[in-house]
Amino acid sequence: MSVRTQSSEQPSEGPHRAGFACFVGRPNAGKSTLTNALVGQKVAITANQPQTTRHTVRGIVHRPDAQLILVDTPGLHKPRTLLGERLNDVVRTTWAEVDVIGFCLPANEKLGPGDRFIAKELASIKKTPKIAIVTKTDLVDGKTLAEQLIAVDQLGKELGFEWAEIVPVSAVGGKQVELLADLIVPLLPPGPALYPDGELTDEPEQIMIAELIREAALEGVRDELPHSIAVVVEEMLPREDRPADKPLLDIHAFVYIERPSQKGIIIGPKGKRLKDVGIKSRKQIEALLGTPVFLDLHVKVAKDWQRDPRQLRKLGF
Ligand SMILES: Nc1nc2c(ncn2[C@@H]2O[C@H](COP(=O)(O)OP(=O)(O)OP(=O)(O)O)[C@@H](O)[C@H]2O)c(=O)[nH]1
Repeated sequence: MSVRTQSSEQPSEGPHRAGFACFVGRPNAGKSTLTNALVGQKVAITANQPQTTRHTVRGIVHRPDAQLILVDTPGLHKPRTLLGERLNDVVRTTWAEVDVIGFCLPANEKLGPGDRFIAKELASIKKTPKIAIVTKTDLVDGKTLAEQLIAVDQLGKELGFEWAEIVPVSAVGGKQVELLADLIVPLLPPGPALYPDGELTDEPEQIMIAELIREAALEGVRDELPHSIAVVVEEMLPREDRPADKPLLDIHAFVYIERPSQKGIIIGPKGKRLKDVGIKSRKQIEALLGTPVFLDLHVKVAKDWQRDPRQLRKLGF
């Protein structure tokens, strides 16, 4: 496999292209590993500057001929709660807005109900090209792989659509990863790079998290504090020294109120209310991100923030 580096200046044919792709698939399908392999570096959650996209950027593939922005969606799941339904709506919106969807299916596991559930949803997104990516090919022999490729092709046919491509890859073995990028790029619209070299952001995720906290903080006190609460996520960092199978994400957020007198309402007797707000929003954030979270909430007074343009900008309005 030829190795392309960020600085390699290869002459390119056709227009420069730039666009968005997302990888979907059930848990453990190999989405993160593939993203890391494509981007060529370990992608960590970073607190960064606001960006124009509403989606969570997982990684950016910079090439001389194209910029491929890999965005993330919360996992699609059988909705049991209103939040679950809302999250599924977020997923569908993302699917309809990206330029390419990559559906990851592990080569070493037979197609199951989880895959079918996602594929059915994919079938309803007519316009976006869908690439089937059969992952972890290093774990199976040729016969098993061939059977899986046929099964995947069949799955599309059953649901009434054709895959734009069916690509077997091994992210761990570094097989066909670059080919995958080569196949995605022509499906992106022509245009200049959308992000500076090396840029990563998780801002949209932070906005969603802030919104979940604000909703929980407003519950029951809307009459007393109708528009006085703003929430800012200051930092999101994976806790260091955690075993790989027990990650923990530290989230530090500020709940801003306008006047010191409102502090008591938010915090409640002996801090109980704020604690409940933390527990409630943490559960929702964990559902959103699919990872355990330690949520640290602080209440701060930003005097008359609604009338102060500087404060408003800081608070994301
Ligand atoms: N052998 C092999 N293992 C792989 C490959 N890609 C991923 N894996 C392994 O499969 C497991 C799941 O991979 P992830 O990339 O975390 O899968 P994911 O789809 O992002 O999982 P979720 O975050 O749960 O949705 C990990 O243990 C990976 O090391 C591959 O190409 N070959």
